[in-house]
Amino acid sequence: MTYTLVLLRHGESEWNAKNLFTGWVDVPLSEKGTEEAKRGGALLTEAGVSPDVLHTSLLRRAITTANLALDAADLHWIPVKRSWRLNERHYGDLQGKDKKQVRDQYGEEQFMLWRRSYDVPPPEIELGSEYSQDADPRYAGEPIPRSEALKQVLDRALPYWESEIVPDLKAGRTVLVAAHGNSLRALVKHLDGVDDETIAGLNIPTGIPLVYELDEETLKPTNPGGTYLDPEAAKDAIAAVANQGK
Ligand SMILES: O=C(O)[C@@H](CO)OP(=O)(O)O
Repeated sequence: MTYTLVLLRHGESEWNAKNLFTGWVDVPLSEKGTEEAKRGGALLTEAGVSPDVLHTSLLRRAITTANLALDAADLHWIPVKRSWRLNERHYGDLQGKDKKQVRDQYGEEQFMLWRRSYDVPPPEIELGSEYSQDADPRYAGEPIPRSEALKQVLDRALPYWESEIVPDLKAGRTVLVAAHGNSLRALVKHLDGVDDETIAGLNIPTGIPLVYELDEETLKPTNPGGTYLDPEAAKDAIAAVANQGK
C-alpha cells in the first residue's frame, strides 16, 4: 500500500510577475496565478486525486491557491492546518529587491549562491524595515528567522512534517500541501534524498500539482521525483523559474 501526498506551489504571485524576491512578504496572486490555481484544482479532479486534508503556509498566495484549487475540485470543505513552518524561505535583505538588479549588482555566482545554494543564506533583514515581518502578529512568539538558506527551511519544516503531516498520511488521508517554491524544494529534498549539490538545480513550477506515492513503511516515494499532473506544462514552467533574473 502507498500513501498519497500532493505538493502544490502557489500560482504566480504579483511579485513573481515583477521578478522581485518575495520570501515572507505576503503578496497576492496575479490574474495568471488565479487561473493557474483553478486549473490546478481541475487537474486534481481529472486525475481522480481527492485530498482529504490541506496543509498550508501562513501566506496568502498559498492559502488563496489552495482555496481556489479545492473549490474547483469541489473539495473546499476539507479540514485545514496552517503553519509558518511551510512558509517560503525567508529571503532576508533581498526581500522586495529586483532579481535582475541583484544579479547585475553582485554577479551571477553570488546571485545563484543566494538563490539556490543549500547553505548560503542571503544577508539578514533589518528589523523594523519595510519588508521585515518581526512585528507581524501571525508570527508572535515564534522563533522567526531574519534570513534563511534552504538548509534552515528544511530544519524548520521537518518538525512540522513529522508531527502534523506524517500522522495524516499514516491515517490513510490523501494530503495536499500548498506552499512555496523553496519550502517545497526542502520537502522534495527530504522525500527523494536529493544531495546538497543536486538540489540547487531543482525548481518547482507554479500551480501544477505534484503527486507522490509514498511507501507505507519507509515513507519514501515509490515514484521518485513525483508525478506532475501536467508534465508538459511543468517542463516549460520549470525552465521559466530557473531563468528568473536573466
Ligand atoms: O522570491 C521568492 O520568494 C522565490 C519564489 O518566488 O524566488 P526564487 O525562485 O528566486 O527562490
